[in-house]
Amino acid sequence: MSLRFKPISESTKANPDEITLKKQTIDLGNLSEVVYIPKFLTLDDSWKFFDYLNKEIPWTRPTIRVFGRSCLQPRDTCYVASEGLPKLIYSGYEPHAYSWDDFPLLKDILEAVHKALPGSKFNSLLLNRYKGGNDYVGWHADDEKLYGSTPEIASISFGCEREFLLKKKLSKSSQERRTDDEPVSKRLKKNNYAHQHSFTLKHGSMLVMRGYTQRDWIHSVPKRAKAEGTRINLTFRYVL
Ligand SMILES: O=C(O)CCC(=O)C(=O)O
Ligand SMILES: [Fe+2]
Repeated sequence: MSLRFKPISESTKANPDEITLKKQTIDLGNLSEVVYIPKFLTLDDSWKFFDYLNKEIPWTRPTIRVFGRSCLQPRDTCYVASEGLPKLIYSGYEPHAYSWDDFPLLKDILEAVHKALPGSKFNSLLLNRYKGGNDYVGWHADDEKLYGSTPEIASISFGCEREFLLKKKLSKSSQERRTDDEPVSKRLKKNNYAHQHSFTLKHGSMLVMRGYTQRDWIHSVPKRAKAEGTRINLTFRYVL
């Protein structure tokens, strides 16, 4: 199967020089790829968006189900989607889908994302707000069926910088592969950490996951005792 990655446009109005100069592309292997653009939006625009989103979005902190247990989601959330799409359900929770028309600035950000990623299309947006270092998102993949087998996810961050981690799922074959005579526990640990990437997601940055990243990798934003400020993250997705 051939799978082509679309280029990041150099003509976007978002922050064209910075996009061209500072774009990092990380080939994760097996047709998975991450692109990171630290200064996707200008500082001025980024603060304007942060203040607007912090104030105007109807944030909620829902009860979700994880491993059969109910718990408070460790961050605030909101969901925006185009009309007529199948419902999103994750961790037993079905967020209300707000309309793009309710939040004009979100349409501006969506437009900047579409310009930067020609050929890509997004019709839904999951927003997260981390109100300090105790808020987090645990290890997961965004592999819900409604996104298809190779979803592209464009993630924009505002406010407090936080660490975003990616690690390879432990596949059966990697667990079974014997490279030496070490005990299984040691081999697994080695495999766990051999394929890990870390990004400090800056205010106004964009990170794109594409290809088979959701099938083969998991990601998280762990707790950070020293992170005191609020962080807002937008993940643009395409629902089939
Ligand atoms: O906050 C982030 O950077 C990631 C959020 C995330 O992984 C998600 O909403 O699925
Ligand atoms: Fe995610």
